Formats: sequence, structure tokens, C-alpha cells
Amino acid sequence: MKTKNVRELALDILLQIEKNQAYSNLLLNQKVNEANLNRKDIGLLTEIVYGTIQRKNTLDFYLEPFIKKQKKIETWVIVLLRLSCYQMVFLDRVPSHAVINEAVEIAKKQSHKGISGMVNGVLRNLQRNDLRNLDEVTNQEERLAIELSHPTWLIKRWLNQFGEEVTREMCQVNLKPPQVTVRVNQMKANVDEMLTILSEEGLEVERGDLSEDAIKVITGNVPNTKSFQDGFITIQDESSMLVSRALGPRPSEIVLDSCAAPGGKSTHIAEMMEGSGNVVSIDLHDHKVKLIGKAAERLKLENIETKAIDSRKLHEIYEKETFDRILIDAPCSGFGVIRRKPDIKWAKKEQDINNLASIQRKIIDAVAPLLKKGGTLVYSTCTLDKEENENIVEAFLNNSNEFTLDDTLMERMPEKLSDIVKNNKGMIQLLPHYFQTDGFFIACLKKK
Ligand SMILES: C[S@@+](CC[C@H](N)C(=O)[O-])C[C@H]1O[C@@H](n2cnc3c(N)ncnc32)[C@H](O)[C@@H]1O
Repeated sequence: MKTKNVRELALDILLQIEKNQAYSNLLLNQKVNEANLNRKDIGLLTEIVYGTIQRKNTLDFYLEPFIKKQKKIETWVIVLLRLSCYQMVFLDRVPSHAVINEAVEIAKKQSHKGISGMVNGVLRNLQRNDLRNLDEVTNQEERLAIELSHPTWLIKRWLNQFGEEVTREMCQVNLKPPQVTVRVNQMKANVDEMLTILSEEGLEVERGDLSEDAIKVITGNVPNTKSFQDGFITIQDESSMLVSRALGPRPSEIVLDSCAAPGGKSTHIAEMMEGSGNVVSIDLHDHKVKLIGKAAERLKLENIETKAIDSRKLHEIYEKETFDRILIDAPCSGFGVIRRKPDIKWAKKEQDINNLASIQRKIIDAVAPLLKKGGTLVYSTCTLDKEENENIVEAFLNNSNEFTLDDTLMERMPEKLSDIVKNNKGMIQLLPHYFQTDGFFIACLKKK
């Protein structure tokens, strides 16, 4: 079989994502491994795939005048036009005529002459004409949705909850490539030692901005390092590291992680407990539970026990007041991680927020009785919407006289955070533009 070039691979990946058959990050990794590309091509492929998904609304706005007269255009042709338009408008390393020639060649391979002629015509028109002006769009929400390439319904919600300035900043951050960070396994080394070791392994690294265990990786492939393979580090975003800090586990405790896969926080908790006590890591899906086991094995952590169970049923399995601490890192809409998984913003629908909120509410109700008196419960999500965050916690508190918000939460958080984050006593909403991290919500509750 003839090997495919970067743009053909990009078309395959984008088409599968468009048909909702795959997640961008997983599919990209899989294709990169299969195609055996060099570093430069991996960079270009990543940039085209992510950029085209991120800017989809804007690209469609630019293309629309040139394709509106066409009868029915097949999805693959739209995707090919989009990825070509992305390169012509947003990348300056490839000249437009080369982008057009490549697109025409791909269209010829895939179909008959009429289609390649149409692709050629549309892209040449795009090249010859000035880009369409956004002022044509008078509705503020629709204009922002096109300019910042997010769905209009999401823009509306964010404008309501955060106002225009913050909405703009969050959307801008979502159009940038994500930062890679690693968490140092403090049982094996400290951050200073790891900065030296990782540099010696050829990575360009810096101390993290926010979390005390974090190192930023500027360049280099983390999974290929000996440090990663030997369990000295784990890939994790800095804001995600703060969740286990909020929980504050201590050696020898019994901790429940009720939505644990792939194990980023369970392994952090187990490290903070210095390998002692017991972390009970639950996830709904058996195949995902296996990932927690794999991570624990790599980190040589023996204090993690994994089980595939629906957390909404945990109260039927465990006795009341079994655990010293409980983490609910709930399934959520993921709008805090759009930089990492840009397809999320197109795949998720507004109704999903209500459905997720109902699951979140059931999980918190089911696991709260399992916490010992005086124990700590952390509810977290990697999303930004009130309905999945504050509203869940407030509704739970309104129904329970056993729990209160923990107003000592900020004492366990980095000092930098108190300057920026509005601390609603025991609740923190970390927005992605504050420190260029993932967006996270963390609420810390105490059982009386
Ligand atoms: C945000 S992710 C957890 C990430 C994890 N805490 C980490 O740090 O690596 C949410 C997880 O909840 C799981 N999940 C969804 N519904 C669940 C349920 N009813 N019971 C248990 N786990 C559930 C999903 O499979 C998903 O792995």
C-alpha cells in the first residue's frame, strides 16, 4: 500500500472526527504511530488537524461565498477545503499555490475530474479575493462565534456567565496549542532533581507556574524518556494537580476516587500517601479501569485498588462512613480542556450539560454517605459551566445538613491563585486563561 502524505492523513483524521467516530487526540496519536512520520511531518500534521478543528467556524465563514452555489458537496470535499483554507489563512510556512496543488491532487485521487476542478476553483477564488469581513455579521453572539470559532450556544452561555471580556480571553486561549506538563513523583525525586535529569535526557524543561510538583515541557517526547518509563513523572496538567492537593490525603488513610480513570489523580493521591494506606479507584468502564492499573504499575504504586463499578451504586456496596476522603472528579462536558481536545466544542450539545448534571448529582448523592465524620470530599470537573459546578454543589448542600464548604481550601492552594481566583469559600473556578492551564472547578466539602 502506498504511504499517505501529511495532508492525506490530515483529511482521513478530520473526516473521522467530523463523523463523530473518534477523538482528535487519540486518533492523531494512532495515525502518527502507524505512519512512521518524521518530527517535522508530525508537527505539520498536528498543526493542520488541530488548527482546522479549532478554527472550523471561521474557515466555513471564509469559504461560504465560494461554495454556496454548489449543489450538494460531499463531506470529504468540505473537509479538504477547510484544511486547505486553514493553511492558506493561518499558516505562513506553505505558499498558497502549493496548498492548492496538493488539494487538487488529493481530490483527483479520491474522485472524478469535476470535483478536483471545483476544489481548484474554490481555493483559487479564496486566494484571489480579500478575506470576507466579519462586520457583515451584526448579531454580537454570532459574530463572536465566527471570529473566535466556538458554537453560538456556548458563546451565549459564556457571555451570560462570564461577560464578554472573559469569554473572549477563554476562546483565544482555546485556539492555542496546549502546554505539556509533568508531575514529579515526590516519592522518588524532587522538582529540582527532575529538572536536571530531564534536561540530561534531552528535554527542554522549566519549573511549573502553578503547582509545586509541576514541570513544563517545552520540547521533547515525554513517554520516550527513561524518567517516564521508570515512574519518576506523569503527564498531567497543572490545574489537575491541584485537585489532589485540595483533597489533602495523608499516609495510611483510606481514600475513595469515585471516577478515577485513567488514574491521573488516583496516582497523585497514592504518591502523596507515600505508598501507604489504600486508594480505592472506581470507574464505570472496565477498559478504562485497566488504564489506572497500568499507570499504578509504571509508578510502582501498590496502594491502589481498582474496580469497575457505577459510582451511583457505591452506597449499595460500601458501608456508610468507610472513607477518610472522597474524590469525585466527575464526568463532565470538558469545556476546560478545549485546547487539548478541540473537537469537544463541536461534538457536545447544550442538552449534554443537563444530562451530565443529572449524573453528577446522582454520584455525589450516592458517595457522600460513605465519608467518615470529619472527612473531606472534593468535587471537581474540567469544565466551566455553572450548571455542572457551583449549582451541583449548592443543590447538594441545600439537601444535606451534614456537609459544609471547607473554607481552609485556599491554604492548600498555591499563593498565586488567591490573587486571581474568586474564592467562594470552599469553591474555586480556575479559568484556562489565568495561567494557560486547563480550566478546572474544585469544591471542597467537610462532613460535620
Ligand atoms: C474526568 S474523568 C476522570 C479523570 C481521572 N480522575 C483522572 O484524573 O485521570 C471522569 C471519569 O468518570 C467515569 N465515569 C462516568 N460515569 C461514571 C459512573 N457513573 N461511575 C463511575 N465512573 C464514571 C468516566 O469513565 C471517566 O473516566
